[in-house]
Amino acid sequence: MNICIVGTGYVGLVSGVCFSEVGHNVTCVDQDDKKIAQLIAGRSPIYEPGIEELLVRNQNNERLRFTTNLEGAMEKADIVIIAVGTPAESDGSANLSFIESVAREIGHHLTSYKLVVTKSTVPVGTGQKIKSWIQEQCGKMAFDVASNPEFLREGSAIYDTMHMERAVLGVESEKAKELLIELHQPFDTRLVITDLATAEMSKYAANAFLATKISFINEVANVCEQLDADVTKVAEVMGLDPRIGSAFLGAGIGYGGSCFPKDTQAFIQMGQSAGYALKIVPEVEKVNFEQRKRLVMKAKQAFGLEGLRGKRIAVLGLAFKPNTDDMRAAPARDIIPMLTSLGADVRAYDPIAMQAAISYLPHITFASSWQEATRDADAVIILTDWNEFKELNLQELKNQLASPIVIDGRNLFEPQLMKSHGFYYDSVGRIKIEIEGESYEGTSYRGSRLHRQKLS
Ligand SMILES: NC(=O)C1=CN([C@@H]2O[C@H](COP(=O)(O)OP(=O)(O)OC[C@H]3O[C@@H](n4cnc5c(N)ncnc54)[C@H](O)[C@@H]3O)[C@@H](O)[C@H]2O)C=CC1
Ligand SMILES: O=C(O)[C@H]1O[C@H](OP(=O)(O)OP(=O)(O)OC[C@H]2O[C@@H](n3ccc(=O)[nH]c3=O)[C@H](O)[C@@H]2O)[C@H](O)[C@@H](O)[C@@H]1O
Repeated sequence: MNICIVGTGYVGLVSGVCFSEVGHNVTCVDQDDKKIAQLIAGRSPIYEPGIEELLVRNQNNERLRFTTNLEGAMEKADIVIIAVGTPAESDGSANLSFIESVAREIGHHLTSYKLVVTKSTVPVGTGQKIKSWIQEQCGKMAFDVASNPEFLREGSAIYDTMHMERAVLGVESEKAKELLIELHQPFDTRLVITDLATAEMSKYAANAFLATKISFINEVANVCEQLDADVTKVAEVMGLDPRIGSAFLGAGIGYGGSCFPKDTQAFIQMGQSAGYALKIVPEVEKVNFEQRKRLVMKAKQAFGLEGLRGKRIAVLGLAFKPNTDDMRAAPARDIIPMLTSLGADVRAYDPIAMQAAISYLPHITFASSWQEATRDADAVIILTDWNEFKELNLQELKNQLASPIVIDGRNLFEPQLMKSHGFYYDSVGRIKIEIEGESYEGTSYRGSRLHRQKLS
């Protein structure tokens, strides 16, 4: 099939390389000429494991092309896919201006039948709006619209697309249905065929439910901390029940990223304008933000009465999750300013996201390795569960630090292991490891260099 994809962000680009990999002819269009030049040169503007290999291979075999010229790209296409951004407005609703301008451009260039498919996450009713925006430009020219929301995750986007668990085909005509079935045929996946509104709603419902699972387990974690229970074991037990499932029961500092925060907000707005005020999802958001604050409190608590003023804090991890350089709504962007506002001197390291982080976090120091970040630090705070951090040599880490304090927002280490290495270790929803003989007035460890000397 001949496919034109408009927008080469995560969704457009990953769809482009994967659709061409399975044999379709794909032309990706973006208005950003620098991005297109970079892609033509075989370099991916996003960090995503495996993407450049597919990018180069499919450009070489001429199944994948990049251009800024929508009109030319549409000419031979059977399907035109819209994959531009739908960022949040200040009230949380989805901004549809990119969608509208692409729809109008498509309408303007329509010279033969096309199926126009929306992959961007859009509120229910947008498919109908897209139809009228196209119609206003193209008059009587025949076309169909369809909704085909995207479920890939950043960091495993190629795998998720090549092994998609399901595809939702929201259609209004037999022809649209047949074309979308043909598009998905090489993926051998389960197809759910619906109307437009149901397909659009399914995307928000899925993201809101996953966000709910995360906030739910975070609340369980907070109660576990009060009662000396271990949330990771609780999650294991819960997850073994197939009605619950083990995924997305990882307690921590709450979800971030380009989608959960914006899609939960848009879902709330959508409910409100449809006349139903959602009750669970607004609480999910509140719990999510509280989790960031709780981690900062843990860091503060570690220093007791001394507080964080003047403390040198090493932050390990900036991206909202591992295997991406995406800093959109990353927890680090909430947590680091809280730390600096309490007087902490932050030195941060991330294996991949540092370049992307600089503009969001201008007042901190960036280190080129975890060793440089932690050298002589008064405490380490872990914000992203990169493998590099899971595999840290704990003895080396301890030797680096001025005081052996680890505040772990991602539960990377076993508390007992940390105890055996002599760390003060506070994670999420698990027993807190304190250093014997250092407790006073509710404070467990004073992280001053003086105290370290006393310990050793
Ligand atoms: N990032 C993700 O992992 C996922 C995103 N989504 C949804 O997919 C949509 C796209 O998200 P991202 O790929 O992250 O977007 P993005 O914002 O990273 O990229 C959008 C791209 O569209 C281009 N663009 C904007 N207007 C254009 C126009 N008129 N003509 C040509 N190109 C234009 C921009 O230059 C940019 O390169 C959003 O609705 C998002 O919610 C859905 C699932 C996963
Ligand atoms: O609509 C989207 O854009 C995408 O949003 C998420 O994908 P993504 O944001 O890439 O990443 P996730 O793996 O879902 O993680 C989101 C956040 O939740 C956090 N998380 C995840 C799982 C968990 O158990 N605990 C937890 O705190 C992660 O650290 C991260 O900050 C969904 O998983 C995708 O299905 C969806 O397509």
